[in-house]
Amino acid sequence: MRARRIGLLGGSFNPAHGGHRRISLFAAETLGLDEVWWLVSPGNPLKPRAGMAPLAARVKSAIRQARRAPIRVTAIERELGTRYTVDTLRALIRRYPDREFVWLMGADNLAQFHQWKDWRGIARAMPIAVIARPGYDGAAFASPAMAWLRRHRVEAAEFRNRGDWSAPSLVTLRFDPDPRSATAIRRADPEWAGRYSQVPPRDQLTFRRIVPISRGERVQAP
Ligand SMILES: Nc1ncnc2c1ncn2[C@@H]1O[C@H](COP(=O)(O)OP(=O)(O)OP(=O)(O)O)[C@@H](O)[C@H]1O
Ligand SMILES: O=C(O)c1ccc[n+]([C@@H]2O[C@H](COP(=O)([O-])O)[C@@H](O)[C@H]2O)c1
Repeated sequence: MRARRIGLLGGSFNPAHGGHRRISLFAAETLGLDEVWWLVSPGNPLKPRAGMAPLAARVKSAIRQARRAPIRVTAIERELGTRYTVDTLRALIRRYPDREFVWLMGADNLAQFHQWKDWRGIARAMPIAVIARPGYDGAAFASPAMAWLRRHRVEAAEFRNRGDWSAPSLVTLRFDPDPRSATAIRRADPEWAGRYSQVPPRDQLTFRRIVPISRGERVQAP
């Protein structure tokens, strides 16, 4: 039987928005994923702490955006004590040896991927799929990381049909661009995080059960 295939979308989710949901569903369909896990980051090492809402509010916004979709929301980096993606991915591979993972990110992140800790180590740990994002595709394709990654490019259809996923592999996913961003939401609604201090009980329950999700798959998606 084929291993379950999981897409990992790490992010600040400050807050989560419909763009996250759409790119996740698109990647799941195009790459034949069983699930997408959203890794809500305790703190992106390259982003300032100022303006970053508390982790609980960001997780709750993610749970809301992920509802009724094959998306699991987790704050597993808090549990693992990892801050850098390379460390998180190695820990996940150790913890879930029976899964196959692909790292998902928008083109804005590929443009600055060469600034991440041991980015080649990330690319060797698992395949990467990059989703087009309005305004960033030019910079992503001209980026230092792309200069190294392009020799490992694989068409999405070929990648999907491969029996085993090997790394490094890079899949670039084009679809009609989604202009939504957390920056735009924060600008329009600076108080968004305050509303999540009064979330309905069901969401609070789900939030408390996030650690079990990451520990042992005992919890259904919200
Ligand atoms: N509209 C989008 N199109 C493609 N990728 C996206 C889009 N929105 C977010 N992403 C990707 O989702 C991941 C998490 O994004 P993040 O939580 O930082 O949201 P964001 O909208 O980029 O936030 P901000 O505007 O605060 O930088 C990143 O890999 C990012 O590139
Ligand atoms: O490991 C790094 O050096 C690194 C540097 C920048 C960003 N990241 C990760 O990239 C993901 C996307 O972050 P963000 O803030 O753009 O949503 C998130 O999981 C971050 O932890 C990781």
